[in-house]
Amino acid sequence: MIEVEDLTVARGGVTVFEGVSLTVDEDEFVALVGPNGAGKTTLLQAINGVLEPESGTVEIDGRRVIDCSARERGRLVATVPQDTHVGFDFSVEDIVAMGRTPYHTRFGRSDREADDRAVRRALDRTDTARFADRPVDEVSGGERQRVLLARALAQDTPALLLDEPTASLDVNHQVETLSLVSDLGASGKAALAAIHDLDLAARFCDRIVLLADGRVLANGPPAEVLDAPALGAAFDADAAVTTHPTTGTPSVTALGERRDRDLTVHVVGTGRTAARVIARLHDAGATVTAGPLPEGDLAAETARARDLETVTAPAFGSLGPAVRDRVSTLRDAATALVAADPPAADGIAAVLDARLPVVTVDGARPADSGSADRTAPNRPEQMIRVASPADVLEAVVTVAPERELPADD
Ligand SMILES: Nc1ncnc2c1ncn2[C@@H]1O[C@H](COP(=O)(O)OP(=O)(O)OP(=O)(O)O)[C@@H](O)[C@H]1O
Repeated sequence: MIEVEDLTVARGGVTVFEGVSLTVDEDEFVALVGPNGAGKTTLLQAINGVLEPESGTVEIDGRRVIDCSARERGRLVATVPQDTHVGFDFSVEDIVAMGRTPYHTRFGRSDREADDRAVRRALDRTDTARFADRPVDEVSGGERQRVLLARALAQDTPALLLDEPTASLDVNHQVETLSLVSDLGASGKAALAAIHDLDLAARFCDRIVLLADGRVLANGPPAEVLDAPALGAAFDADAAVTTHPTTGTPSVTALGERRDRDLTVHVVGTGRTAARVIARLHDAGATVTAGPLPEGDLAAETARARDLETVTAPAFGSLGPAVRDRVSTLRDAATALVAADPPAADGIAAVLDARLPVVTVDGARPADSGSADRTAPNRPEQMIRVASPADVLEAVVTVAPERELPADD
């Protein structure tokens, strides 16, 4: 178990982080995420005893790391560094065998068989046995990264630290490496990895610790930590968090910095078209509200991922008065409506009677909704139909160029 308590570390006289506390249990794989320069590498180096903290403590299995000899530390914690440059011309197998050094006495190897077993097993588990005899400086960067993981596994420690363990790996080996570390976690190691890829962190780690602004901003299960506002605060950029359709774990898309526009748009609709409309308008800087959206629909998920104000309702059935009221409130604050493949006449009528400028996208035709007389916008030029969500922003700006609410009659 790794226990970090109230840790403050400085580099070059500048405090990198302050008062950081976290634990990694012996059966856990925890991801350390955060923007460049947040101090992830620094924290890992303070945990493995390379850096001495200004204050606070690090214990592994109840032992204060800073008080341990190098050999004792080598039996407690193994590290896979970010920089995979090895610097000497040993074979892959020799490098992996170096992981056994903490178990050797000054008189040599005490248990040759245990060493050989550990090295062989580490080579096999990391898929590096195939090139065990090759000089380490003649294997690729990704292969070398796995060799260093093998060396760390051969070290056979209760704690494993990894600094960007998948940075040079192809997609297949990224997944294999993180599955392996996750299995190691499950089999009794405390594993902590600095990971930039948030999707991979969410998929393989039990918990995510978000380090930013010199402190721990969030610490919890991936679905809790990876929410759009927290990521926005940590990374200084807008992010959309959705559920990955294949893995079912949170998936993060960075949207870059948004330029806010003086444009408030209410979207009603379903499916892919409405989802793309919502994403397009929000990502272009408009304030977007939406609803009624069918629960579980892609459009609802897209809006939720962007932390937008929405009203959802069961996919089938008519809208209750509470839903209608909430939709009306959102709609009344908007300068334009966008109807994108609306679900039913009932749904679209609830919003279109606002007499706001309307943009319809794709198959959405309010005139076909059966209540055209009641829903027709007050001026024909305030209604535009476009074929693709890609054109929705331009259309909205055309029908509602100014931020002014049309008069209610
Ligand atoms: N050897 C050093 N001497 C002085 N300052 C350093 C040193 N190494 C790193 N720093 C500074 O410490 C801070 C934290 O760096 P660190 O490498 O720990 O961040 P990180 O979160 O791992 O970043 P990245 O995601 O870019 O790898 C940065 O401001 C960095 O410039």
